[in-house]
Amino acid sequence: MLVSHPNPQLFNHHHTPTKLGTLRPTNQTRFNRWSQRRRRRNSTVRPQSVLSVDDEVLKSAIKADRNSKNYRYDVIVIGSGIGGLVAATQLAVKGARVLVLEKYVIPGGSSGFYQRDGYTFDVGSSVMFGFSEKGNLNLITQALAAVGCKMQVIADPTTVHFHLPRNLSVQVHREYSEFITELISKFPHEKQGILKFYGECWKIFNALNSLELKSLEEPIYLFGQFFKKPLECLTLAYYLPQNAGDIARKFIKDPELLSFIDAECFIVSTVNAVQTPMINASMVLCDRHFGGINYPVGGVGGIAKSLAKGLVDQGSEILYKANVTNIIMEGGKAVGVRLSDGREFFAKTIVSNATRWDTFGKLLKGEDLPKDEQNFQKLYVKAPSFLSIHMGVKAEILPPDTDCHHFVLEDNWTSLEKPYGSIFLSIPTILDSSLAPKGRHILHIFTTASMEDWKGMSQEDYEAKKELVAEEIISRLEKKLFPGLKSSIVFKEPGDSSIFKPGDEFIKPFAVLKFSKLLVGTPKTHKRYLARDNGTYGPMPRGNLKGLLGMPFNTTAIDGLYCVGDSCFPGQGVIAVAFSGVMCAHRVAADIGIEKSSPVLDAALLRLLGWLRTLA
Ligand SMILES: NC(=O)c1ccc[n+]([C@@H]2O[C@H](COP(=O)([O-])OP(=O)(O)OC[C@H]3O[C@@H](n4cnc5c(N)ncnc54)[C@H](O)[C@@H]3O)[C@@H](O)[C@H]2O)c1
Ligand SMILES: CC(C)=CCC/C(C)=C/C=C/C(C)=C/C=C/C(C)=C/C=C/C=C(C)/C=C/C=C(C)/C=C/C=C(\C)CCC=C(C)C
Repeated sequence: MLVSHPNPQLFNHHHTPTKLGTLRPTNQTRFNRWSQRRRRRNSTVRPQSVLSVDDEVLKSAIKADRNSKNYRYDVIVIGSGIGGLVAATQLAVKGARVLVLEKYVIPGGSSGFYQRDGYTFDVGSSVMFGFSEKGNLNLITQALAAVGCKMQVIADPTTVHFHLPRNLSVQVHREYSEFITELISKFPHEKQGILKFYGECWKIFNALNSLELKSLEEPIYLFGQFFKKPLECLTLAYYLPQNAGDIARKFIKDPELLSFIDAECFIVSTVNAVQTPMINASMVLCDRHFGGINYPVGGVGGIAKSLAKGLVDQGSEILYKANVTNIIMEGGKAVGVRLSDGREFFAKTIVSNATRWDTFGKLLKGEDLPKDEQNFQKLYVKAPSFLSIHMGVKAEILPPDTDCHHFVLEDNWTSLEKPYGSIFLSIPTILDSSLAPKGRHILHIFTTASMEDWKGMSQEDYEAKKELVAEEIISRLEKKLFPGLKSSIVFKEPGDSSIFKPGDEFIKPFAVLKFSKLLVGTPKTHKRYLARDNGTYGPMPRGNLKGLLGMPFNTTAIDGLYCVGDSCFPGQGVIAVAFSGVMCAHRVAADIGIEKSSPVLDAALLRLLGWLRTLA
């Protein structure tokens, strides 16, 4: 039932968040100021009758407002990573009023960017799946198109060039036949095994690619898909609890080839093939050939910028420098959020793009950890964080035809999953030279590293260690790939912070002001500036789980609270979190009544999925 406000004038104008995070004074501001005053007062015991008449009127107006569900926003999204932005834009397009609250000064989280001295650096991944014009799995293209955006992309001819022990070198060509021919030429005795394993991946990919992708937690859609595409759905259901390494072992015996498949999986899941869900492996091992890897002109950061703009164009809002510290609960339901500066916002539903560890460990204060989350934490651990180095080099150091992305594991397969064991290298300027000054290339180097290794040090020791570790990693690349690399580094820090422009403060931690040529980020940096517990790259299975069976979807045990991002099905990866955004938006839209839903079927499906997770 809609209840009108007892004093409508109080609610005629609202807070209008601006992109810079400042607020024009509005009714919501008054509301927030009032609730701050109320909290201050409530800290001392105060009889009800002491409230002024004005307070009483405002209080009952707010109560009526909440009861009437007449919130200014349908959905608040905490965080503007790709997961959060996709959920937000999809909801906005469906007609929901959305407010995204982002801690930093730009959108994107780990898919953000920063600019310095003529260079544009991607904070995280430069390998973009799901960015083609083909099929149903081009979720990045679709997410942008939903809000009327299209980005120009550059086709990457090689997804990754592997440099592996015993000088095994494999280029993953865009053309599937070229890649398979190259792999078979390295392992001719395993020709049949190779064809069967990758063939199995294609079976799954084709099934995935034939579905319309929406929330697997929404029964009308899910049963509809089973009805329309029974074979494809049964194929996916069959592979849901399986891992890539087990399937590879059915067809392949050569230990070196199995290790290669471990490396193929490790670069997208941070674990070996035996722990990588077969559906996820199939998605990435095939999409790189189906739609191909495509790099957005101007850098990966453009994706988040476009989505944020698209969101605002749809009439929704995004507020930067908005650090959510609490999810506000009322009567067991998530109804709003509080920021570190005391501002409060309320909505029908709250979606958290913070990790599940951060959401339940930090934002939901004083709540017991729900059983489902205990189960998630029992099944999944935080993957390590990473150490990243951004630098500019003279272009001539790279041999002609150098590939854009490299994975280096020099001597020993057993180092694959160890901290600093392997090195990822992206050179996005191979594809888009506009990202660096003329005659220069960007090298973005990263390797796994854990928080334990960087904690409890003095600032001086911390800086010295950064320098030492970066130096070692660059030496390894110099030895393996680019002789003379060190002397070709040209990116120079001016040595003081005067170069930071207003709004650039988020990049400071990436700088090592004493280290003159590199920007180094450690797990501490990633924890602090990506707001991810221990700077984690995402969840990874604690042991050998049954494929994707244990991965939670978007709903949570808390009424009105949803999660989105890499600690939700299907896990790590920009395309994976985009899918989680699509699923989340669909489930939320059904729950707030802007998409079809059936409460009876909902309850049954959610119970079934909860039970399936316990089998993982
Ligand atoms: N090296 C790589 O290749 C690479 C690097 C980074 C990320 N990625 C991919 O991106 C995925 C992560 O995407 P995602 O969408 O799940 O998350 P994300 O970590 O990219 O974004 C989360 C956003 O939420 C914001 N946030 C968190 N807590 C907040 C709070 N309390 N208040 C306000 N804002 C808050 C953060 O500032 C961040 O912008 C990773 O799994 C990974 O696969 C790849
Ligand atoms: C019972 C039930 C529920 C059901 C039944 C059945 C069905 C229907 C099912 C369905 C399913 C589905 C739909 C699923 C889906 C899935 C998906 C989409 C997935 C996806 C995934 C993705 C991924 C995982 C991705 C990832 C990626 C990544 C991570 C990337 C990364 C990158 C990097 C790191 C880079 C590298 C670099 C260098 C080398 C330099």
